[in-house]
Amino acid sequence: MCNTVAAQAACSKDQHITWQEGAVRREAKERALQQRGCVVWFTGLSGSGKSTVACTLEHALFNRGALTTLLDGDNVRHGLNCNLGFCEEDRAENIRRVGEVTKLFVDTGIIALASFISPYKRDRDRVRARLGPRDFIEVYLKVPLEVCEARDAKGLYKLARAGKIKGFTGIDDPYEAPEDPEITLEATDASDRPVCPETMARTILNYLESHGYVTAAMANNAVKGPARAIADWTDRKMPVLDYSI
Ligand SMILES: Nc1ncnc2c1ncn2[C@@H]1O[C@H](COP(=O)(O)OS(=O)(=O)O)[C@@H](OP(=O)(O)O)[C@H]1O
Ligand SMILES: Nc1ncnc2c1ncn2[C@@H]1O[C@H](COP(=O)(O)OP(=O)(O)O)[C@@H](O)[C@H]1O
Repeated sequence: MCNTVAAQAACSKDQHITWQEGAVRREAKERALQQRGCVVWFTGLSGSGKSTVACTLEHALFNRGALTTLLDGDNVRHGLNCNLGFCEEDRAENIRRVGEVTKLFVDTGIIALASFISPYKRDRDRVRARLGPRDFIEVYLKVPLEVCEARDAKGLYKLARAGKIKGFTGIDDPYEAPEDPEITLEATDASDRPVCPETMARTILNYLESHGYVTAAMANNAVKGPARAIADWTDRKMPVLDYSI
């Protein structure tokens, strides 16, 4: 709280701030990285597979030489968003901040994978609007509550059913499914066979390749992206590089 007039003035949102342009444009960074920055936004119930598929996809992208970052609800809530809970307002602020962070990565040409329940359509759409249509790829893990609850990897559904967690998504808190996501992933295919996380990640990878975010050439190592090159150095246990100029 700002108690003095001077402190209130300093805290005022009506500040005289000016946008500062950088000297290296996003396009130049993307050319150097041989990829196009974007956010792949995973939404779905707890236990729907968001983290698993995001991790699998990141691994696959890294092996192709793409530079990525992975933001996960549980992890981000340990740091940046440790002051937020799960009421509607806090979830909105959680998604707003993560949206801003992903924008910073995307403006650096990086492929950001964001794995958040993000249960409210309005919050997701706000991030989409902030990033722009080509930079925001919504991936809906359309997995029924019964399946997520049967998995109950963290035992949270059991606690929620027992009333020990209040406001748990899908139990006594809403989840608003996306109406027109770029990609929908379901737990079973048309023949009712289970779909594994690798197949789901492959579906997203195909989308990223066919829409020009990463090149298919990366896949057969015809082109080595900077990230793969860095991995090669690490694999060869190169000495620490001296970056001084
Ligand atoms: N009340 C309640 N509702 C839903 N989830 C809960 C809750 N309390 C704790 N958790 C754990 O927090 C993880 C979800 O965090 P998110 O940041 O993704 O949530 S949100 O997008 O702000 O709704 C979620 O992780 P995932 O299971 O990976 O989805 C849970 O482990
Ligand atoms: N496609 C899948 N098929 C079967 N089990 C899966 C699949 N994806 C994830 N799982 C399993 O479901 C559980 C929850 O996955 P997780 O990625 O933690 O979900 P979320 O991040 O949405 O909470 C884990 O035990 C995981 O191994």
